Amino acid sequence: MKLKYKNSFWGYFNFYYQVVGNRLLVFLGLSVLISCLDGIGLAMFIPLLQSVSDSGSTAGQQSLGQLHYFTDLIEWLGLSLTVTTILIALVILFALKGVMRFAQLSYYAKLRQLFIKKIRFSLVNNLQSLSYTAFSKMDAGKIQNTLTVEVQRLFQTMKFYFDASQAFVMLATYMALAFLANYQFAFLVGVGAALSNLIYRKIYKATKRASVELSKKGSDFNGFLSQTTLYFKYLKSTNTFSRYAGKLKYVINDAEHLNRKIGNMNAITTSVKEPMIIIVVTLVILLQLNWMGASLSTIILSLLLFYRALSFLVTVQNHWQGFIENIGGMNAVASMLEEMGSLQEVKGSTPFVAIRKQITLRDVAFYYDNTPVLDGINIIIPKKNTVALVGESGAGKTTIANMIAGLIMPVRGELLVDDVALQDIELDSYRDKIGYISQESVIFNDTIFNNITFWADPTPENIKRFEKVVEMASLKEFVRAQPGKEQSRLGDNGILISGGQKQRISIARELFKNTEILIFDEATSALDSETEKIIQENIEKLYGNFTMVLIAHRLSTIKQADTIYLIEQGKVSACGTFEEMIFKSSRFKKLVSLQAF
Ligand SMILES: Nc1ncnc2c1ncn2[C@@H]1O[C@H](COP(=O)(O)OP(=O)(O)OP(=O)(O)O)[C@@H](O)[C@H]1O
Repeated sequence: MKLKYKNSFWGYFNFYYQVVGNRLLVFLGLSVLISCLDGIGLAMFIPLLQSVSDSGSTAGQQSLGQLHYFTDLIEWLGLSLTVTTILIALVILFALKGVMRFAQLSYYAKLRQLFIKKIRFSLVNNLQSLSYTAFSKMDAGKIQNTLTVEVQRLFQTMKFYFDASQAFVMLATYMALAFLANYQFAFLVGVGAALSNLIYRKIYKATKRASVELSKKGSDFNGFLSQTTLYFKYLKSTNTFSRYAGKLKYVINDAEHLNRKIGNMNAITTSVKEPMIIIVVTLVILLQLNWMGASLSTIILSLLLFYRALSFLVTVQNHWQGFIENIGGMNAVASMLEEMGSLQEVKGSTPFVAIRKQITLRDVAFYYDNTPVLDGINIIIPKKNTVALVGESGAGKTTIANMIAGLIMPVRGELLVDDVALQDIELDSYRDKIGYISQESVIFNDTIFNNITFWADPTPENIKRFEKVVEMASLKEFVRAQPGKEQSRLGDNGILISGGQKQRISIARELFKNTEILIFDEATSALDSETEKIIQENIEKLYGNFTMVLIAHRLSTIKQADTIYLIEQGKVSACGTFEEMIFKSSRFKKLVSLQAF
C-alpha cells in the first residue's frame, strides 16, 4: 500500500480514504445526520418556550425564521403545537440522535480497527519483503520508531481528524440553521470564525514543524535505546554506560523540549477559546439589540444556535490542534511505507524444490556501494557435499554465504542452482530449504521447545522430531537439567544461557526444519573445546545428508570437508581437500601451522 497525500484538509481526507475507502463517507454521513437531529432538537426549544409563555403562534413563527418548517411539519402531521407535542418531538429527536450516535461510534470503532490493521499489516508486509541490502542500509531506530510510536501517533491523527470533522459538521449545521433563523447573525459568526482562524493558523504551522521534528527525535531515541539494551552487558562491564546514557539523555532532552513547545502552543489555543466566544457573543447581542432591533425570542434562538456554533468552532480548532500535534506520525508512516515499498526484494518465479546436482558460483563479483568485496569467484557446491570457506577476517566469506542464502545477488557473474540463476528462483521456496547458523545466535525469549521447533504444534510427530534433533545437537543433557525441561524459557536474546548452548539450540532449530542447504557461519566460534568437539562430531554426522557450507576460522574443524576454498581479498586463491590444500597452498599451510602452534 502506498499512501500519498497533500498537506490540506482534503489531502488528509484522501489519506484516510485510501485506507478505509467509502466507509469514511458513511461515517461522515452519520455525522451530518446527528448534527441535523441535534440542531433541530435545539431549535424546538423556542416553540416550547413560546408555548409555555403562551405568546401565540405568529410570534413563534417569526422568531424561528425559516426554521418554522420544522414546526409546520408537526402541524402538517395533524398535531397541534402544544407543550406536550413539542416535548414528545424533542424526546423522539434526541432518542433518535442517541441511536445514531451509537451507530456512529460503533462504526468508528470498526473503522479504527480496520485502519490500524491495514497500516500495521502493510508495514509488516513491506518489512518482510524488504531486500536484505536495503535493510542493512536503513536506520533500525527509525524502523522501530515508525512501527511503534509513529503508528500510534498516526492513529491519534485519525481520531482527531474524525472528531474535528464531526465538530465541523456540527458547526456547519448550526451555521446553516443560524442562517435559516437569522442570516445577519450567521454573517457575524463567519467574521468571528475568520478572525480566530488567523491566530490559529500561525500556531498550527509552528506545531506542525515541531511535530515532524519530534518524529526524527523519536527515531534517534529508539535507535539509541535498542542498542542500549542490546549492548547492556558491554556498556555495564566497561563502565561506558554513563557516556552512552549521556547521548540518550541528550535526545530525551531535545524531544521533551519539543513536546513542551507543542504543549505551550496547545495552552494558547485552549485558553484563548472562552474569551473569544464571549467577545463574539457580546458583539452579536449588542448588534442585535441596538442596531437591528431584534425581538427577545429571536435573540434567544440566535444565541442558542450561535453559542453552539461557536463552541463547535472551538472544538474544531482544538481537535485540529491535536491533529497537527501528531501529524509527524502521518508523515513518518507514509514515508516509511514509500521507502520500504521502493526497496522491495525482487523474487524470481521458478519455484525451488530440491537441488538436483549442484550450486555454482561462476565468475561472481559483488560490491558494497562502490567497494569491491568479491571478484571472479568460482565455487562449486555439489549436492550433499560439504564445502568450507576459510580465509582472513574481512576476506569475503560471509558475503559468499549471504549470496548462497539469496540475501544478496551477484553484481557480475552468476550464482546457479543447478541451471537456474538465483535471480530467477522464487526465493521464499528456496529459503524454505536453507538453514543458517550465523555468528550471532538467534534466540527468542520463549521455551526451548518453541525456540527449536519455531512454534510448531506439539503433535506426537513434532515431539519425536524435537527429541531427535535435541540429541543430534548434543542438547539432551542440557534440556534434562532444566527445571521445566523443554518448556523452560531461554530469556531475552538467550541471556539465561551460555554462548555454546545458544549455538547448539540454533543448530537444533535448523535440523528440525526440513533443511536441504545448511550454512554454518563460525558456528563453533563460541564453544569450549570439549563442546566444540561434540558439535564438530555432530556436524560431521551431517556430512553427506545435507549440502553444507561451513565458514570456520578453526581449520581443525573442516578437515573432513569435501572441498575447502581459501578466500583472500575477495578472490579464491586455492581450493581442494585439506591434504591437497596443505600441499598446494603455502598460505593455507601457514594458517594451519599457526593454528597448530
Ligand atoms: N553491509 C555492508 N556494507 C558495507 N561493507 C560491508 C558490509 N558487510 C561487509 N562489508 C565488507 O565486506 C568485506 C567482506 O566482509 P565479510 O563479512 O564477507 O568478511 P568475512 O570473511 O566473513 O570476515 P569475518 O571472518 O571477519 O566474518 C569486509 O571488508 C567488510 O567490511
